[in-house]
Amino acid sequence: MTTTMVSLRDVTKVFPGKQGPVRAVDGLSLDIAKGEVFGVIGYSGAGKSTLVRLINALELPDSGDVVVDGRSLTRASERELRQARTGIGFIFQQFNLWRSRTVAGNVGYPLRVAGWPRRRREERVAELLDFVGLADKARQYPDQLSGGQKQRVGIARALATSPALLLADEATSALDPETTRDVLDLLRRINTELGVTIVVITHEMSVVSYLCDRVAVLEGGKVVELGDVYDVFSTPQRDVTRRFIGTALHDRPSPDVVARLRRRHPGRIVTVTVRDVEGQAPLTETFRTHGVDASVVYGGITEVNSRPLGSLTFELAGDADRIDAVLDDLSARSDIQEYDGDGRPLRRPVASPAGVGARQEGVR
Ligand SMILES: Nc1ncnc2c1ncn2[C@@H]1O[C@H](COP(=O)(O)OP(=O)(O)OP(=O)(O)O)[C@@H](O)[C@H]1O
Repeated sequence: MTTTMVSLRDVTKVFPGKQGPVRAVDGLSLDIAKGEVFGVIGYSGAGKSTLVRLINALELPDSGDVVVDGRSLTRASERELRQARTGIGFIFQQFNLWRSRTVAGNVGYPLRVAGWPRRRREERVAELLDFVGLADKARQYPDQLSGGQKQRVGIARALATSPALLLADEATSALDPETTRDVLDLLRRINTELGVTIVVITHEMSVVSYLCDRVAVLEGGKVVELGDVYDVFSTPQRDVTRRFIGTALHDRPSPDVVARLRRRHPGRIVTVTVRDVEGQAPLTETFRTHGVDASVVYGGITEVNSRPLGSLTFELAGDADRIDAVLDDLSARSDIQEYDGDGRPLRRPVASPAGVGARQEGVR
């Protein structure tokens, strides 16, 4: 039995565009293991939706191979493709529910198509609505539900035929943050309790941080970074990944903010990256050990895969030699950035922080 749920090998998909052919997916190779929650993150036009449509065989590649649960989709007959699609659940940003059908009617629809008898269908629908917390809404219509409830109906419908793989394409992008959290918790339960492999397509780093085990960063139809979510976000190698982190964290002071900090704080100003590295002394303890006074003047820390990540900006006061010593100490394990009297970044000799370059997984 294969342990790989989705395998893409050198897959290319080209569309005709106004300015010539567009390589929506460009020589992409990727393996998604059974049982994992895998995130695909990228800006608009990166090729995320095309990738999803290749995985559920709504598009066929121009070259390369797509294998889902051991079955090659590129060499399959139309009948085999239909069969493969029933093993894949799909949830959408706009829910795609039938307004004229009740909640139960929406959830039971795939079972009706699959020819389930009415009694079994009703039992299964009741079980699914119970699982997603909507047992009391069976007879309501989608228009009577909130966005989060609609997405739960969409999820129950996607799970109806017990797929081994669930594709969630921007499934929370239309929801507010609190509802997003509820839907992500439900997806997590689907993964842990039902053992369903989940592929989450999103442009929101927070969704990946909260839910996914591994992430691929897509740009120009290619995977430009790939690995454990914490590793990718804590030691980003590419600009596009750094931009995602910046949009989610807002932890690093902009030049304007540094200039304001400079005016307010006479001491030396330094930004220190916060990473979860085992066995490392807390920052405050390091400052204390060196006899340096440090006050936080800016910063932000979030959780990525339940581990802290972010940066803090300190004003440091005390003896100059001691401050230099603590910065040397810190630069061996973190990224640090000091600013000059006008608030411009100062260059320091670059040390190799712990964890940087330690990522094993290659990007093809
Ligand atoms: N059916 C199509 N015909 C022509 N061009 C297409 C088609 N589908 C996608 N493209 C082009 O391929 C590229 C990748 O599109 P895709 O929709 O996969 O990106 P995306 O990352 O999902 O973007 P978004 O987040 O905006 O949906 C874009 O340049 C897009 O214009």
